[in-house]
Amino acid sequence: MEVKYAVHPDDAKLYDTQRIRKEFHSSDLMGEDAIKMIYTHYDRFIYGTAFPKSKSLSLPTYDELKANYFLERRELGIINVGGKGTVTVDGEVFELGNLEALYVGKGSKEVTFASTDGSDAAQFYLNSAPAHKEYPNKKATRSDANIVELGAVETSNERTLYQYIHEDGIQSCQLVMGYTELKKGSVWNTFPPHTHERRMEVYFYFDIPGDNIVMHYMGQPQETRHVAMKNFEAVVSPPWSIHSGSGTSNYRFIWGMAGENKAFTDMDGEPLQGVL
Ligand SMILES: O=C[C@H](O)[C@@H](O)CC(=O)C(=O)O
Ligand SMILES: [Zn+2]
Repeated sequence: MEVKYAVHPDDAKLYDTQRIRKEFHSSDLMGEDAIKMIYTHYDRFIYGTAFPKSKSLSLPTYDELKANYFLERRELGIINVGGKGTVTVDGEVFELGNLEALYVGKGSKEVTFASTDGSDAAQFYLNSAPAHKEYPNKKATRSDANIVELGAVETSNERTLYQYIHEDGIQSCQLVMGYTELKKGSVWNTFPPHTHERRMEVYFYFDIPGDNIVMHYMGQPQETRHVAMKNFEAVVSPPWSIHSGSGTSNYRFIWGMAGENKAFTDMDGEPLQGVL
């Protein structure tokens, strides 16, 4: 696995574009017939993908984990951003359509990813955090998600949050996961921005149409930087950083968090006029 170490905000503000991208950003995440994983030292959160196009893929264990199998001491959240597929957990088959989610609990030994039709292959986005207790494996469709409507068309940030793994939804040790969908004509996510010192977060942008991009903003609220995001790219938000973006079109993104608590409302909102 690629390993991303944690960064002090006083150091981060000295970084140029390439260093910012090295420490916080991932491109080429979705690789055909590959599982790609990035290990971060923010709450030991792992993010990655499984893209089984012409064959099924088994979740391996990694040297970094010193574990007999990937989920020996971890839990896993999965959202399918591609065509129909299956995730098989110790023999139990879960069918996941586009934008459907699965939680896989600690102790699950064999996790296998497959596509139903290779010409419209499944593309699984994965988040994993250390876990100390087993919670049941559980699938969720879009209609199972808790829906939060935020923003307004007048401020170009009208969007819908689909919360899958969260305090009042699918239970987990510390993983919180879901996605946000921008309405047509809306381009700003997570604006006004916030920090949450008690949780780290990773954003994975997808369904960015054509050549459009999203400018993602990170950094302490008075020391912000931009990170240009293309489709299927991810950006890590340290607990001291805002995480917000504005696109040249609407788009979707998956957010995944882990840390001290799972409370969605535990956010320190940053007044717009205070951001530099
Ligand atoms: O802590 C919460 C996360 O940053 C996201 O859920 C916010 C988000 O998707 C949005 O406002 O558009
Ligand atoms: Zn957040």
